[in-house]
Amino acid sequence: MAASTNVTWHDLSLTKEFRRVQNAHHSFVIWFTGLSGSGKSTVANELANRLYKDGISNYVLDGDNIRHGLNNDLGFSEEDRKENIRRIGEVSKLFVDSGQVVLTAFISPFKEDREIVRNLLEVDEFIEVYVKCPIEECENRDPKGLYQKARNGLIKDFTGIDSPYEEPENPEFVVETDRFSTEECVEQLVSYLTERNFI
Ligand SMILES: Nc1ncnc2c1ncn2[C@@H]1O[C@H](COP(=O)(O)OS(=O)(=O)O)[C@@H](OP(=O)(O)O)[C@H]1O
Ligand SMILES: Nc1ncnc2c1ncn2[C@@H]1O[C@H](COP(=O)(O)OP(=O)(O)O)[C@@H](O)[C@H]1O
Repeated sequence: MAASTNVTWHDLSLTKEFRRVQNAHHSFVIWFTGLSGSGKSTVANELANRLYKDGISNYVLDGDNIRHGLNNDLGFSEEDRKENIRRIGEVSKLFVDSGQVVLTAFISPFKEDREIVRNLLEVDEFIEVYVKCPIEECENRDPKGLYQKARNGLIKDFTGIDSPYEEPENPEFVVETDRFSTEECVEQLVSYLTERNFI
């Protein structure tokens, strides 16, 4: 039996529209996707700081952190990654409902799972950002030494080595972290968000 059987949805009188008016800004998800070491966390954190300074209420959901708590029961099989992204999609939707901007930094390697999250949200609530960086450069950076471990057979199912990464086909935005500095990537994103009246 599905968990939702015999459960009734309650509409809340304090809607996200009221919260957006109070916050004086739109609420939406900036969904960063890319290989390990591509720069998702770095760019998301810098953008969060920038939005905060501009008075925009926001929160970063980061793969490593979420896997310490909410998702500490999940590993890196295809099934677990799918469940990881499903839960984060739902959590992101709650943040949007609360009137905040949420920045997510998950590898989210599968197109289908990213599309599921996109479809959970309204069209003006989901911005997919492909953090593009060649795997050679990610491996060269190897900020956590994980590529080295994967090459030595100490980690299996590592994205880009022995687990796939499906590149976004039509992301709303691409940042190329091997060509531009973190600051430049953040400026490019701020321009995108401003031009389209997200902020
Ligand atoms: N097998 C394997 N493959 C990829 N990544 C691994 C793996 N094992 C551990 N790690 C560390 O976990 C971080 C990725 O977690 P995510 O929740 O973003 O992954 S996923 O979206 O469910 O694919 C990832 O963080 P980032 O480097 O920030 O991407 C790694 O630090
Ligand atoms: N333009 C850039 N944007 C983001 N990170 C960059 C950039 N150039 C170099 N880096 C470096 O690349 C690494 C990216 O690591 P991280 O942000 O943890 O990636 P991810 O979250 O995708 O695993 C960091 O050491 C960061 O300093």
